[in-house]
Amino acid sequence: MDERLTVAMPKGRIFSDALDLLKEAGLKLPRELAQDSRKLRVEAPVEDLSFLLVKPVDVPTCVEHGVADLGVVGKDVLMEEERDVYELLDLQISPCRLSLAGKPDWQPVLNPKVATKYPRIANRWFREQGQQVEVICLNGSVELAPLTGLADRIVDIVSTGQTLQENGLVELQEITRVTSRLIANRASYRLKSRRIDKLSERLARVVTGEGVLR
Ligand SMILES: Nc1ncnc2c1ncn2[C@@H]1O[C@H](COP(=O)(O)OP(=O)(O)OP(=O)(O)O)[C@@H](O)[C@H]1O
Ligand SMILES: O=P(O)(O)OC[C@H]1O[C@H](OP(=O)(O)OP(=O)(O)O)[C@H](O)[C@@H]1O
Repeated sequence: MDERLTVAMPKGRIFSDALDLLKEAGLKLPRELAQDSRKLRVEAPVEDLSFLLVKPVDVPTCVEHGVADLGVVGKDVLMEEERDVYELLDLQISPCRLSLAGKPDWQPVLNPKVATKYPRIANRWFREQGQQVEVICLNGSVELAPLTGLADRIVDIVSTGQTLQENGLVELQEITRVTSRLIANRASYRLKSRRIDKLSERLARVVTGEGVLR
């Protein structure tokens, strides 16, 4: 049986944290698996691993469809995409939070407009709060929405808080904490369980500070 594993890695912010974690776990990775490389499929022959470099939002898609056995993805994307995959491990990298934010002088209005890159999470959260809102989908620069009048509030990622602060907005409520997760394709997890468990265990030992397992 083919025990080679393919891992979908998110380009962008999470990439270097994820790469550091793999290296800390003792994996021997090729130099072309690097932030500044343009190669999108990279083989790691020593470890019998292949890496696919994809947009963060596409990691769960690749894993659900089985083109990757494993993936590394933010919990925010995982919650938003609702893909049929296993969540194996909290890698505890790239921490941030998903929060409700707005202008400091925001007044309650009936059926407020909420701008976000996370329409499913926002709709679900407001429903749980028993609040009716109109969700407006944006793909970035979400903080502009309350400034321009496009929306009353936003649901967005907060890390240092700099973007909110520089745009005169305040964090009103934390919705969820976010870290990156290791996810697995369901069939791969059955068919390649030995290899997946071994890799997952190596990563878990780094996360919990138990030391490298070789
Ligand atoms: N300050 C932050 N802003 C956004 N995402 C963050 C931040 N800190 C950590 N993250 C994590 O990084 C992931 C986003 O990474 P990144 O910003 O590279 O991609 P993206 O903006 O979603 O995608 P792209 O820019 O490729 O369209 C998030 O899903 C989240 O889990
Ligand atoms: O709290 P901070 O440290 O300021 O980080 C949070 C900001 O970073 C992200 O935006 P990104 O840089 O990905 O740009 P975007 O507006 O295109 O999503 C996120 O959407 C916030 O705007």
